[in-house]
Amino acid sequence: MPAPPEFIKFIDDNAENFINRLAEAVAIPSVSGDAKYRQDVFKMAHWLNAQLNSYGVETQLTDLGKHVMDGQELQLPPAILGKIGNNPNKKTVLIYGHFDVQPANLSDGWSSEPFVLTINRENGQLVGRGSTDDKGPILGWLNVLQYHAENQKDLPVNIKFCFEGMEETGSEGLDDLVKKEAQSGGWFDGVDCVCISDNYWLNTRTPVLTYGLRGISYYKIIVSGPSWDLHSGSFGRTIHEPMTDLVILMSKLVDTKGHILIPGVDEMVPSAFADERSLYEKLDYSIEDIEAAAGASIALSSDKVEVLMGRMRSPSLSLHGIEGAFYGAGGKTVIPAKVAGKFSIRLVPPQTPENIAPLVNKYLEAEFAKLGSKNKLVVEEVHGGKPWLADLNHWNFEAAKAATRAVYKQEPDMTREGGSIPVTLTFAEALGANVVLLPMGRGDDGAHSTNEKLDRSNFIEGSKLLGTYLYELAAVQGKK
Ligand SMILES: NCC(=O)N[C@@H](Cc1c[nH]cn1)C(=O)O
Ligand SMILES: [Zn+2]
Ligand SMILES: [Zn+2]
Repeated sequence: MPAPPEFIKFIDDNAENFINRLAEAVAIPSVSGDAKYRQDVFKMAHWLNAQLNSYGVETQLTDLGKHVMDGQELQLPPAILGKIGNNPNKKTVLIYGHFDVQPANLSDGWSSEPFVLTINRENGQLVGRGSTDDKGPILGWLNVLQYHAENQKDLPVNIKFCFEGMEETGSEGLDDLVKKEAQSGGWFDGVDCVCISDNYWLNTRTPVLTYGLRGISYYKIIVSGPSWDLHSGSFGRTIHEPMTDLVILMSKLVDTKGHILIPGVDEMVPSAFADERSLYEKLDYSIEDIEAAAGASIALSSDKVEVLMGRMRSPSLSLHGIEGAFYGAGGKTVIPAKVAGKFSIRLVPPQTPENIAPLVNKYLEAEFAKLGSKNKLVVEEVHGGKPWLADLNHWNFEAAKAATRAVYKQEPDMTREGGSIPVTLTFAEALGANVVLLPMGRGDDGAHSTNEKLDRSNFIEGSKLLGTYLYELAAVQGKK
């Protein structure tokens, strides 16, 4: 069942209003990983909740309790559970998205204020933090709801929503909520399938459907020694320096070709099966695509399959930063007293945060012991999420494929994503339902980066895609 032509026209006719709404959402700096923005994450939850209510979605703001972040106890932002439609003859889809964003400061190298949506009329780019990750896609669903509400049209399927405000910081509290609401009589009772729009095409031209995500284990290694920062002239070569120890430890985690140096981690992953390369060979992707998205000619290999396998079916370890280190302008001659190095490992099956942790701890402790340092080492696992793989022959994927063909007149590529959405596996397991990832944005959107953008055409065509998917879902042969 194709989407009605009036729906497609409505999306086109209202494009400017939709962009204005995206600007409103981007203007709320809902950064979940920084305590000083916590009130804004709440504000964003209430903004989104009001939008959903205005289109007839019944909602419940669910308190997820408290957590400790950087030594501070904070209230977690609420999850928004929503539902619209209750027709037993229709399928029920659960839609997930997140309304929190990664940190962003103009001084990181943005060309415009990150929390002001800047519209480039020449190339159609909508630049702002959260534009593609994940406010644009969430607003895509609102655009679909708006058409049905304003035109008194019934939705083709029943919809349940689950929107959270902690995805970028480990989805704290959400797993337990999903497991509870998946039970008989719970909010998610009766869900037939799940759709998440929170990842990206591989390139800038070919839509994709995604059937896999890497998991994540995020670590902090804290090295401390002196009771306060010291003068490097007075104390240099007289004490064990925490930063020296930390930098040596961090240099032992990964090599320049991306191999993980923690014994047992890379080895846990089975080698590619005989014909596996052909899966990657046929994806519309080139070394130029990754280098254009990275803004430099720095791919680890000139073999596209190797690069794709590195992103999709291998684990990776990235070093993110050092807290407590001197980083300002000028030449401050200080020995920092306490430094915390941050790194994460992206996980693929059969790796999990639980089976990786002993390997990480044992290795770091052994390497630290080799330094003969009198400083103190603490290894902290900050948050984690398991990897996920779906059955891509499911009717949920058929519906997403049909929608892609209808809107983009193209066959989507089938991809595994290098990033992580920790709750995906929980949905699949707790609900026993198939999950499809149906991204809106392009591979060069710069999620988590400076100058994050969503192309206007991806926002508008992507809104059509999400709505069309609902109609195809209603029509596809499957459960119900
Ligand atoms: N769009 C999904 C996404 O960006 N997910 C984050 C999740 C995460 C986990 N820890 C911190 N963030 C990702 O980095 O993959
Ligand atoms: Zn996201
Ligand atoms: Zn993200």
